[in-house]
Amino acid sequence: MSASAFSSNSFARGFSRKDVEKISKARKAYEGKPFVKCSMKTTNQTSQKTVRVGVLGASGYTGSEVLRLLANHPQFGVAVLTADRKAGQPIASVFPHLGTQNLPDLVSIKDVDFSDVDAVFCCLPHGTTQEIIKGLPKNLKIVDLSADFRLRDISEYEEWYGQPHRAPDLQKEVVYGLTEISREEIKNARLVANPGCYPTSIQLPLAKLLDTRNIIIDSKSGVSGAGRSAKESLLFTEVTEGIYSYGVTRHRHVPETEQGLSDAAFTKITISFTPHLIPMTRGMQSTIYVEMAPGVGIEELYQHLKLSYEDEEFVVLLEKGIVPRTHSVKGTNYCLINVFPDRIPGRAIVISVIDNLMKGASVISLYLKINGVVESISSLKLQDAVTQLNQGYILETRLDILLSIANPTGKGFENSKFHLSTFDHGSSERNRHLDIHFASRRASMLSKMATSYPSYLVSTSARFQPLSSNNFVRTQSPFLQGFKITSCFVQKRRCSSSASKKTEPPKISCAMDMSAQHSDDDSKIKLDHLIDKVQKLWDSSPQPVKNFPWNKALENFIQLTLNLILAVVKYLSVPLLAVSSLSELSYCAHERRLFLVPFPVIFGAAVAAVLKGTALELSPRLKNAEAPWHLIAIAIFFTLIKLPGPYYPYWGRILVPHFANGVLWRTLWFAILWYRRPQKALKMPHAVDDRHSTY
Ligand SMILES: NC(=O)C1=CN([C@@H]2O[C@H](COP(=O)(O)OP(=O)(O)OC[C@H]3O[C@@H](n4cnc5c(N)ncnc54)[C@H](OP(=O)(O)O)[C@@H]3O)[C@@H](O)[C@H]2O)C=CC1
Ligand SMILES: CC(=O)N[C@@H](CCC(=O)OP(=O)(O)O)C(=O)O
Repeated sequence: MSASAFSSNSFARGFSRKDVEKISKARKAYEGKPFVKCSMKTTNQTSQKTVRVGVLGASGYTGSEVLRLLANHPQFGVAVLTADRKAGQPIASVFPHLGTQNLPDLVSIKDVDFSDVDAVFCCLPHGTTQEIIKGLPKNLKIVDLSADFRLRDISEYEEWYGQPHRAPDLQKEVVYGLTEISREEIKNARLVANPGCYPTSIQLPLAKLLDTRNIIIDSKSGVSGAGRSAKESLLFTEVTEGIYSYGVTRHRHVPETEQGLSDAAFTKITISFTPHLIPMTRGMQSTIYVEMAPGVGIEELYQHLKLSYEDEEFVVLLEKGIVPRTHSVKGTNYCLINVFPDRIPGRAIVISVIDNLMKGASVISLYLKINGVVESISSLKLQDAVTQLNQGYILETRLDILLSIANPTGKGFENSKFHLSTFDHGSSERNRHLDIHFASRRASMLSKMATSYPSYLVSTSARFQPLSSNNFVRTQSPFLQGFKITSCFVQKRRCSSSASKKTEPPKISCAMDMSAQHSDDDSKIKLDHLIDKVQKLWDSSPQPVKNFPWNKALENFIQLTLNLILAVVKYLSVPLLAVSSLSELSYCAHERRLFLVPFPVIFGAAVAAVLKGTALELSPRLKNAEAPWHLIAIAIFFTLIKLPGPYYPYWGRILVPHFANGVLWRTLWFAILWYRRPQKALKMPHAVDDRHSTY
């Protein structure tokens, strides 16, 4: 991006000239690093973006998720969308919720000019993709969501998929893209085969538990896993109110999973696997039964997983005993895992859950991570944003965002961790950690960049944020962010943070439709953040709301509340005082001290008169006040003295309540006189000389 283009972009984002100068200065440090110029004119969407993306199969479920994630991405612009039966239609007619994005129309793949495209996501049915990818220009970065390139062994592919491999030459350069396992290879790959959803949910836990054997896997998937095209077995009537196994003994994900596990274990691993279709839209659970190696117990499995994934944002080992649920990951990029001891000695039960359309379609996960930077930004590891696309693009992209956000504040990088461990512009930059504090402008930047597009298949998206000391589920409302809600995640990061020796555990969040807020103190909402939110809410309020006389309304509210309190005091004071006085008298009678009572009562009455007189002398305005505030204050004070009566020592119990009663009865009398005073005198101050008023 040229300096001028950068500046205009920055101004478009709302920075001042000073901000932009600072950002440009900081960018000089990265001059000469890979950067892609973009002069796309296809749509407004792409005109200012550095990486031009094509989504092949954009009218399908995974295609629509990719579009959603790219929606507000600052650097990735959508240049091409394809479909098969729906080619020629605008995207809004296929996915109305994406209609406001100004996306190109759906076209047939054969009509696409790929010279204006840097990278493609192939969200096409398996069996079609090899042929299509073979025909794409060689300079394109390709992320294939289908199963066409996942099996390294071509004969195995042909055996399990029942058709000849149509691009065996390409197969050699493919990297199997399970990010947590093959991050380094993925970085340099041109063609990445993304894992299937079942293999993802199985490999993430098992690839780290290499000594396990006798593996039996029972997996369940939501119906969106089967794609959007019509099939009899996917009709509502077939799927609802029931569950069925399919691919029994021979599901095509078996060889893929065995390949991944064998690679990780450096030995041949076999599995028993049965998938099930259950009546939910999205989500996937794998319940895995394993035999542990001799001498290995459940605690070792747990600790091993904990260590393996403590630095991963999106693979979360839950607190011991907490059962992962698909609800928790719906619409998110998380894989939640836990291990449990089986009743049979030596065996363990491993449970993992993912959203098949998000983590289950891992490329999307990667984009979520990129969006994760944008959305959560308080702390994340850049290495997870280094993905199937050109490493340079993404790194520069992230730096753009960071510099843009960090510099306008002019402040130092104080609190948040930015873990830049795979920064790749020279080895000296490796494993560098930047502490970045994003101050006030962060929120507005983030809300601009976070995707605001809902998923076609999710109406709400929960987000949860593993933080250093506390962890909480977040709701859509920015005003509820920061308030803790009890959840099974609450304890999780605490345990993993205690095991972390390198840095604080990453502070990240993952969700689609949120602007971000971040407090360095997990348990508090920062005041300036709250003020910022309130200001934004006010700014976005409609004019009638702004014109409403809020101050007057507040005054009325306070007045009404005071009137209410006065009414309560007025009507309840006499009966309450009478009842309590009787009770105190009866105590004195019981103690045979009744004869003493008149002395404190008379003394109290005298004190009341003195207090009232003193108050009026100090503030003559009290005479004409709307309520007898001095009398109310005396009454409250002596009620408080009277209340702990039973707890006083013996003589205190006998004398203090009656003294207080004396004050209170006399004060009550003054109050009655005050209310019965001539009203005219209040309205005509000169008519009555009230300097000597006795009220
Ligand atoms: N659904 C899931 O949970 C996951 C799916 N995957 C894999 O991702 C890929 C896409 O899945 P999903 O989005 O669910 O599938 P869908 O059936 O929902 O979408 C398929 C897309 O491909 C297009 N298409 C179909 N046939 C052809 C063809 N012959 N030539 C060109 N385009 C074609 C369709 O266009 P049109 O609508 O016009 O027919 C549609 O856009 C699949 O390979 C799937 O196995 C991977 C992980 C998870
Ligand atoms: C419910 C359902 O039908 N699921 C699909 C798997 C979806 C998936 O992720 O598989 P690929 O990416 O390998 O296509 C199936 O069992 O074939």
